[in-house]
Amino acid sequence: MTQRIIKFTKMHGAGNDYIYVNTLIYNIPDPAAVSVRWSDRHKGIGSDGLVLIGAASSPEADYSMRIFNADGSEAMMCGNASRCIGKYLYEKGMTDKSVIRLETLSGIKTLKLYINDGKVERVTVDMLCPAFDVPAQYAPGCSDGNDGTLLADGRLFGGTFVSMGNPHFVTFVNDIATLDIARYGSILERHAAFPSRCNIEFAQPMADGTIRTRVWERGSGITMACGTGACATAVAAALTGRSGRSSRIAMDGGTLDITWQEADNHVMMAGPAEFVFEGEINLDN
Ligand SMILES: N[C@@H](CCC[C@H](N)C(=O)O)C(=O)O
Repeated sequence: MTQRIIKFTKMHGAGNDYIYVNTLIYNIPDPAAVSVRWSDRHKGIGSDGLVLIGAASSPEADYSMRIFNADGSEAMMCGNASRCIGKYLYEKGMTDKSVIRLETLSGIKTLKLYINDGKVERVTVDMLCPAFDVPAQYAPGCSDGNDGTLLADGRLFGGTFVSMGNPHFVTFVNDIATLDIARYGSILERHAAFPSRCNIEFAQPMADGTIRTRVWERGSGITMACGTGACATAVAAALTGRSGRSSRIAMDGGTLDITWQEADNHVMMAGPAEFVFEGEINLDN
C-alpha cells in the first residue's frame, strides 16, 4: 500500500529549487499532479518542480532521476537537480562514491563530487554533447541552421537553438538588466517554432567576463538559474564568437562554470548544490 506521509528534501542549485523524494522508500503514483500541488509557492511547499530519485534500470548507472516542472510536465534533464542529487546521495549515505553515474531520460550523466570533511562542496556534471536538431517548425522567420529570429510581442529576438537533452533558445540582448523576461519568455516558450515548447535564455556578455543570463523555463516560468540553460548559453556564445570554450554564466541565483571540451565535444557544468530543509507532507495535499 502506498504510504500517504512522504518525507521530502528541499534543495537548490544556484537558486533553482526542487523538492526531492527518494522513491526507493516512497511511491509517488501521480508525480505530475503532485508536482503541480507541492510546487505552489502559496498553497504547497514551493519549488520550481519535483525530482524523483530512484533505482537505475541500466547496470551502467548507480541511480536515476526524473524531473517534473511546476506545471507537471516531465523534462528529459535538469542540470541543477543532477548536482543536488550528487550531494543528496553522498551526504545521506546512499553512496560512498565520489563519481556517480546518474540515469536520466536524456542519457547517463557522470557526476563528480568535490568533498571536504564529509560535505559535498561542489559538483561537476558531464552533460554530454550539445545537439542542434532544430525543431521541425523552426523554419518560419529563421535563417540558417540552428540560428533564427523570432517575433514576440512586437520585438525580434535573434538566437540559437541548442539541445542539452532538453530544448533551449538562447537570445543575446543588450538590455538584460531591464528586459521584461516574463513578458517575452512566456510568448517565446510557446512560439510556433517550438512544437514541444522551449526553455528561453536571455543573455548578455558583461565587462567582467561573465555572461549575465536570465531564464524563462519551460513549465516553471522565471527561475533563479537553469543548469542546462547555462550550458546552452555557453555553447551559443562560443558558436557565435562571443566567448571561448569556457564561460562563467551569471544567473539570478548564482554562477555556473561551463566548459565545452574540444576533445570530445562534451559540456562540463560545475556549480554549487545546497540543502534547504527537510519535511513531510501528505500525498493528498
Ligand atoms: N532547471 C533545469 C531544467 C528543468 C527542465 C526544463 N524546465 C525543461 O522543461 O526542459 C536545469 O537546471 O537544467
